[in-house]
Amino acid sequence: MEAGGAGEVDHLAGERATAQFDVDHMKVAWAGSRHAVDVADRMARLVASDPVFRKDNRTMLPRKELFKDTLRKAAHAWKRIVELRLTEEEANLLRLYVDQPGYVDLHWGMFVPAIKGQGTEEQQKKWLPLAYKFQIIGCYAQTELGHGSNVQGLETTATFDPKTDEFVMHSPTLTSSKWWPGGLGKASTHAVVYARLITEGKDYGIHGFIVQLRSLEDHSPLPGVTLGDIGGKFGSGAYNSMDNGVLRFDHVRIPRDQMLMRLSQVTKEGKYVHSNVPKQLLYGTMVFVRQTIVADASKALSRATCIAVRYSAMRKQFGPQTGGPETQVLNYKTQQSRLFPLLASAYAFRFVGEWLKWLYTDVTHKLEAKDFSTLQEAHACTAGLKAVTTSATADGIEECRKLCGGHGYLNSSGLPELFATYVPACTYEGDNVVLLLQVARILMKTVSQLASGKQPVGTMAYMGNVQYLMQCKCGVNTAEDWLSPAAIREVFEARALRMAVNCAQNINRAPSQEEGLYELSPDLLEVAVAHIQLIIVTKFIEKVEQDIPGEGVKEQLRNLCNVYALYLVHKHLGDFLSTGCMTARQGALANQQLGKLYAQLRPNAVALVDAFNYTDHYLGSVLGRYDGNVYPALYDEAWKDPLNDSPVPDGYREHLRPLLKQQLKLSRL
Ligand SMILES: CCCCCCCC/C=C\CCCCCCC/C=C/C(=O)SCCNC(=O)CCNC(=O)[C@H](O)C(C)(C)COP(=O)(O)OP(=O)(O)OC[C@H]1O[C@@H](n2cnc3c(N)ncnc32)[C@H](O)[C@@H]1OP(=O)(O)O
Ligand SMILES: Cc1cc2nc3c(=O)[nH]c(=O)nc-3n(C[C@H](O)[C@H](O)[C@H](O)COP(=O)(O)OP(=O)(O)OC[C@H]3O[C@@H](n4cnc5c(N)ncnc54)[C@H](O)[C@@H]3O)c2cc1C
Repeated sequence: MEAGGAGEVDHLAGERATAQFDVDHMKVAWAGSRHAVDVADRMARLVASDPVFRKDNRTMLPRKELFKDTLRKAAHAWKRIVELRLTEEEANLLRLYVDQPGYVDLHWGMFVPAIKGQGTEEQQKKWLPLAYKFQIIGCYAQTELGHGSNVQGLETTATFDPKTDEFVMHSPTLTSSKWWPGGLGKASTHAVVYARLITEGKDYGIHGFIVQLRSLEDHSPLPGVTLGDIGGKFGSGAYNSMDNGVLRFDHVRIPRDQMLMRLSQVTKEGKYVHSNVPKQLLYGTMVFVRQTIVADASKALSRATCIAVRYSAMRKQFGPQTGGPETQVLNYKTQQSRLFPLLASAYAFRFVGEWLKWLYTDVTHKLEAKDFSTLQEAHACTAGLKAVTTSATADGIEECRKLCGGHGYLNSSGLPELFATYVPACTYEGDNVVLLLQVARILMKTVSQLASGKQPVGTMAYMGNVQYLMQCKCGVNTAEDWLSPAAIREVFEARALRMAVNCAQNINRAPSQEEGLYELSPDLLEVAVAHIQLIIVTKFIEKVEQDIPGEGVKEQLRNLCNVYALYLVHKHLGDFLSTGCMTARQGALANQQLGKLYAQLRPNAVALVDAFNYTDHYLGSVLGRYDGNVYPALYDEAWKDPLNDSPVPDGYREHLRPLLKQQLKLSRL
């Protein structure tokens, strides 16, 4: 974990000494509870101390070896989970700290939840114990070569044959090949497959089916099943540890009771029966995973900012004209204005993720009681927050790489791999643009219902305050006035509502609603982003208003919350000005206050990233080392590259020597 052993020097000790808050209590605020800190700490150390979980050579492994290494780590993790009788919470954390994407993510993250959410009690009783004991390995096979976003456009068919009481799974076209599912390529024995249900000659649309793909004896594909990996992906190491796969069916038969029948059923006579529930519950697994992706965004962004803050505190460039020591790059105002908003975003995403988990649990309880009233709210919040947090995190990781200068481009900085692993989060579980358009459609519907007096609820409740928010004027007169949570909240509410109303009015002017939605879709994206940013800011403010123990902890969180909000004001000033929510002078005051907040944050920066409590193993970065002793580590790391195995490279005799000799001969002519 942290260095600090006998004889080791903490190069960042000076930075840690300037912290104005109790780091231990901040760890609790970040993790959620003392218990959460302790369990995470135990699991992180368990992984870091186990040589099987070594990952410093990952980016140098050829794909086949990387995949085998992933299988080995997954099996070893499972062995430790069983041997140590870890709880579900502990096991999840252990897998998190192993930090290598692999089939287990999809097995636990999508296959099991799909059966839980869409399987009947009987089906759960049959399949879940097998999955829980890893007697089967499952994945989530929805996306096809031809369609991903448009789920209703999927082509795989599941045709019911009443003569044998079976479904016939078939891939009628090339574009119907399943394409992308993680774990499908090489590891899974089973999949939840989404296919068009056809019975009595009628197409009833997309439904889920449990299908066995590989033999449980020798792992070979079953008859009629074509399976493989779809090929190498962006970056070295990174998501290449995952076997994203291709799957085709040639009239493969499965028993009728392998259709997931909680939401709708097919009788043995072939009658289609739909339970009296919204058909969107079919998308429930995606809603669940989107919620977990928001929590993961804060983890990925906090890792990147931890690396960049520690490195920026030890790295020195230039000095005062008058001579004297060089300046830590963290002291440059430009470095602070690029880095501190990202640090604040990591905290913001952590707290909104915590809230989203609560919302998801609450909605799930309501659904169990057949109350579907909050389904739309759950969809809008999970889709919108997934889109906004993953886009900001992917951009933020890349910015952290640049903040680390040249060394950030080295694999040993950990940042290239973190970026390459993280960036598909903008695409999987719903392309971010497609998801934001979903949010915008819901906002447009809400605006159109305002006239009829229908009061919006949940995160859209502010829209009910339309009379006030459409004409209110920001009351800020000084930079300090921007420290008022009420002032911040009001401008974010006014901006979001005014953008939504303007857009709705423009859509109404179009020849048809559909044409309006199509023409104005770029504006709709911005409407959705403004609404989602309001949610993040509001949840951060609400968090800071809670009772938070620990000396100085609340003050630091308040500071971070203000940084997050005022940074957004600065970045999206055009929105705030064009909607008349504030004046240009008030915008300038917000920026002035932001500068002051950065200065207050500066002495606390290293301690604020220490509060994430990440081990050096989990960070996987020479630049982000806890002890800040970067240069010897960078130097040592270089010699581990296989290219340095010999002083004269392979290929010298064939390609360099003849070239050099030829040039020598030519020069003598
Ligand atoms: C170095 C190491 C570093 C490690 C870094 C660590 C970082 C890693 C982090 C995390 C790892 C996490 C692992 C994750 C693994 C990822 C695996 C990925 C899996 C997948 O991608 S699975 C496939 C996902 N696919 C999608 O998401 C498809 C997106 N498309 C859709 O969701 C839908 O089709 C649609 C919503 C876009 C459109 O649907 P449809 O055409 O049916 O509907 P509409 O007409 O638009 O809407 C109809 C109606 O339904 C409502 N609706 C839509 N969706 C939902 C929903 N989900 N829930 C509730 N309601 C919904 C919609 O609002 C409409 O309502 P109204 O009729 O208007 O009222
Ligand atoms: C690493 C990774 C892992 C994955 N894992 C799985 C898995 O386990 N299981 C699984 O089933 N799938 C998986 N997927 C597939 C993933 O869910 C889809 O790729 C994703 O939903 C996007 O769909 P698409 O590829 O069809 O993109 P497309 O929809 O083809 O997007 C292409 C472009 O078109 C735009 N676009 C599309 N529709 C619209 C619209 N209506 N309006 C405006 N613009 C639009 C998009 O914004 C994008 O710019 C994975 C993908 C990746 C990258």
